[in-house]
Amino acid sequence: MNERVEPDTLLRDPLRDPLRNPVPVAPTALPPDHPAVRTGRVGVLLMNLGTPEGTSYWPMRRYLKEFLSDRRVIEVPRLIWWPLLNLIILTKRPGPKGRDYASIWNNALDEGPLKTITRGQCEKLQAAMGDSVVVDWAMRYGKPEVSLRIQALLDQGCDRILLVPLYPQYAAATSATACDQAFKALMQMRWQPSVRVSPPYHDDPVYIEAMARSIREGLAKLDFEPEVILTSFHGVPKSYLLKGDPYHCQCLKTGRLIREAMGYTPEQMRVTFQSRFGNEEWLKPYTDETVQALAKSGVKRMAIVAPGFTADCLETLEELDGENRHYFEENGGEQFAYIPCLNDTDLGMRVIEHVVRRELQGWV
Ligand SMILES: C=CC1=C(C)c2cc3[nH]c(cc4nc(cc5[nH]c(cc1n2)c(C)c5CCC(=O)O)C(CCC(=O)O)=C4C)c(C)c3C=C
Ligand SMILES: [Fe+2]
Ligand SMILES: [Fe+2]
Repeated sequence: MNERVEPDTLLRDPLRDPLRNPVPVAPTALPPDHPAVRTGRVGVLLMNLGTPEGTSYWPMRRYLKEFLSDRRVIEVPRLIWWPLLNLIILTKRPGPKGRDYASIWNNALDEGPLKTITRGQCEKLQAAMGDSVVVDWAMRYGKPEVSLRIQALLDQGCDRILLVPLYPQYAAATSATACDQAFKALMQMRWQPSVRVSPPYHDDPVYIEAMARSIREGLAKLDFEPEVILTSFHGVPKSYLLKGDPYHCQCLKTGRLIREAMGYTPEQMRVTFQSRFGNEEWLKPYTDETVQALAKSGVKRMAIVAPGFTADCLETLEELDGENRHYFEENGGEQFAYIPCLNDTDLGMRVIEHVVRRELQGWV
């Protein structure tokens, strides 16, 4: 039986449920202090990593403290990590990293690009989905907080919520920690919504095709043809792979599928891992070392693309397009291109909408 009954009526007065009580019954009076009941809608929460509230010392410190205190991100025992973080990293890192953020900051809105782009993705997804769902967005670290945006969805009557970690490849340090944050909020609730989590989409043909088209379009705008293209993914410590995190394998698969879709050899298009942090070994090959080695070996023209990032951010705009361009050029490279992320372009929105519509089946 698919007939929909106005849920508000059911909740306020079960005796009026026409399915259970076809004969009209006198409505039961509601107690005057009966709380408002809002229900019957579906919410979609896009979740990304987060970005500092500003580029000066204190906002940077607050952001780094929240990020680097997450046990899903840093698995070093607390007794060792606490003094390292509080006495060294949080004193030394906010200054230089704040300057890096300042170089990519969206000054018009006074926010990091990750925020601007994620908001754009939310607005465009809402427009594409129409009134069938309420779309919102949140950040795992900083603002807007996951718990507050879940509450906002509940306040609008969403009793079913699809959580969408905006990471094509699953990692405990990204997708899982975003979901932890949502589940932590649910733990406080008397009346929890029903929740679904969208899975990684690292090998989804719609995503692979969007990446391949975006790279082709990016290359078409260049006045040179790269000899090598790197698909660079954010790294994680190698120990996370050894403990069973599927991230490494999902990145390699994405890289291979994009390469095959584009018809390149493994020499022409290679997977590398960037953004190493600390002294531990991370996933290899490292992007920065590869860029330097390519330049030193005589490669003159190269391009980099970052398929693991749904939005451009510090790690792409400053690290790939800035730092790595510099490494290439100072080691003899001549022409370097950074191809932007899918962001909220039509191609990018096609991927997000595809994932969301698929995961909402049966709900809308
Ligand atoms: C130290 C451990 C870190 C792990 C593990 C890690 C994994 C990881 N991160 C992303 C995506 C992003 N990371 C970003 C910035 C960033 N990452 C770390 C550390 C780890 N990341 C730090 C300390 C920072 C802040 C900048 C810095 O101090 O270096 C960003 C950019 C955010 C922005 O505001 O622009 C993204 C995005 C992924 C996908 C990932 C593992 C799969
Ligand atoms: Fe990171
Ligand atoms: Fe692997």
